[in-house]
Amino acid sequence: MHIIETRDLTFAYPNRPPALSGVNFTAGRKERVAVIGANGAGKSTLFKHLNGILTPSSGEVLVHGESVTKRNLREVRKAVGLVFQNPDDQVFSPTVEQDIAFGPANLGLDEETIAHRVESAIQLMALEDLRDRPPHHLSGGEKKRVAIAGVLAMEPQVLILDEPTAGLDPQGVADLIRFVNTLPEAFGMTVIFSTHHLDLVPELADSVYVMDHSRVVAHGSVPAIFSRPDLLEQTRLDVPALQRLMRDLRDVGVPIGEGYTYEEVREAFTAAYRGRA
Ligand SMILES: Nc1ncnc2c1ncn2[C@@H]1O[C@H](COP(=O)(O)OP(=O)(O)OP(=O)(O)O)[C@@H](O)[C@H]1O
Repeated sequence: MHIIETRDLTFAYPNRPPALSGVNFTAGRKERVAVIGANGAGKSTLFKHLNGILTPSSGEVLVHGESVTKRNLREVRKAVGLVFQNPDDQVFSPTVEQDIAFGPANLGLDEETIAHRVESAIQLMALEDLRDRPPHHLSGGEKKRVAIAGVLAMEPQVLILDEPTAGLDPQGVADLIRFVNTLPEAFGMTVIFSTHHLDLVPELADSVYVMDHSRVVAHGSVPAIFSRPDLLEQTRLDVPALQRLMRDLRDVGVPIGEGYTYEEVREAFTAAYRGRA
């Protein structure tokens, strides 16, 4: 059984054409799933359905095989945590520490458990120095880390990150990649994220959904999706620079093998160089 699934999910905002049309989406336990697509493709709208913020016009969302309804919304929100694209929509308490405690307190946990979870989240997101600061006075990247910590403190089984690297500096991006990649093994978490930085996808995902104009137009492994530059270009997405370089070199006869993550590409280049020497 998939931990989260949508079946024929269709949704339109009032007086607007559909933002989601017949979307079938699944994610398994501990899976890392990327959702990519140009501006307005429907990624955020899909994410808001996965934890019941939006209700489908038709079709359904299932969590642990159970259809999401008003009745089980509380359980769904506990299982599926969503970090919004804009952290200003998510951070509002007087201090960072109180902000992170808000979610676990809402789950009705006891004081000791809340304090423990807040402490863990502060450490995981390296927020020790910011804990007493008002979140609305933090930089965009700092706010993003607070928003992620607040959702982590709820210990969801599924963590959804809408554009997690937007606004982060290069070190912040590298830290986030390392951190997110520990979540499936360390906490059994499923991670679903969207990004416009396609070079991050191989580093962070097992499978990829491509959305275009409210629809899922492709779904597959990183190699299956990234070996289709026509698909990426048609959907107004950029083929990552490393993939373009490998393709161009192959076109002129350089025998370079497959590779998607930075490490894989480095190995492919090294092997090609050794083969030549
Ligand atoms: N609150 C809203 N009211 C009306 N229309 C909306 C609302 N939010 C989004 N839309 C529309 O729904 C469609 C899908 O938007 P959505 O935010 O899901 O796209 P996205 O893929 O997340 O885009 P981006 O990459 O820009 O974040 C767009 O046409 C958008 O204009």
